[in-house]
Amino acid sequence: MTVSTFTANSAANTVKDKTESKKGMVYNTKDLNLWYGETHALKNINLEIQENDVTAIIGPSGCGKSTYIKTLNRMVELTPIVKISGDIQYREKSIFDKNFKVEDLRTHVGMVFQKPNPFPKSIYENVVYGPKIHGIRDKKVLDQIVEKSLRGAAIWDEVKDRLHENAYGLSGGQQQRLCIARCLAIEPDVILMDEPTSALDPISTLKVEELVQELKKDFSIIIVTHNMQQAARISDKTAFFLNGEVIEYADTDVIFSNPTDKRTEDYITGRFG
Ligand SMILES: Nc1ncnc2c1ncn2[C@@H]1O[C@H](COP(=O)(O)OP(=O)(O)OP(=O)(O)O)[C@@H](O)[C@H]1O
Repeated sequence: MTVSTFTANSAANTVKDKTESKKGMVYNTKDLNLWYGETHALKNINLEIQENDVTAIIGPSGCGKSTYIKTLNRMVELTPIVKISGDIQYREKSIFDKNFKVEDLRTHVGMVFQKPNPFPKSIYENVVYGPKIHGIRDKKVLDQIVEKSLRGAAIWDEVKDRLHENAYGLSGGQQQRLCIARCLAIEPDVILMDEPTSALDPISTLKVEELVQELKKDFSIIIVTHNMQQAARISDKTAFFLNGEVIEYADTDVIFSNPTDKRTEDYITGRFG
């Protein structure tokens, strides 16, 4: 990450460089199994996630979607009863390798949760929180990060005159876009989104969906959603999970128009789930 030199110009260059160098795979999951105690929550998952794609994870409640996405940034291991076998490579390095630093992973992989979770601080302080942890103190640089991140999250115009007001005064949809801005401020490579619109009204949902389309130019996005129309609208690839297994993983058009597996067809046509 290049936060220490983050300025409007250098940020633009970083984005350009990333785009030029992005040609392959961001995550490669190999024979991944995960247990919560006796519960076998993920079974032999093999998934290759391409950079600059929006990858949707769909499937009925309890099929392992959140578990999988939380495994990608090693958040799942915060639950003490978790056991994992197999491997996940991020940019060709195993995230479970003893020399792989979780903190590094978290600076490259941002996460947006189901319920907007801004800190009880001003809008400005929410956005600069990550960069400050990375040692950025220069007020001018922080101001630039705030504007760029809020613009990137399509909320700048709505909050530019109230940056020092508490984030809790924003609407739910605005809070979620602020959380996306907070995530952008650390210049991530990947953004994980766990049902980011399920607590939002239709207009805010649409704004976040449009934003995801915009963000995929610069980032790789993995999004868990219960909403199949949403997956069809915004994703390039879709993985259908059922009972901890990946039943089908293909281009979103294929999953929704011509799935190979009967269970995928049954799910997307609403026969269960
Ligand atoms: N902390 C935990 N401890 C024990 N079991 C868990 C834990 N978290 C999830 N599970 C179990 O793991 C399985 C997968 O759960 P997960 O939350 O990943 O599913 P999901 O597809 O995201 O569901 P939903 O759509 O309802 O959010 C379920 O059987 C669930 O009960």
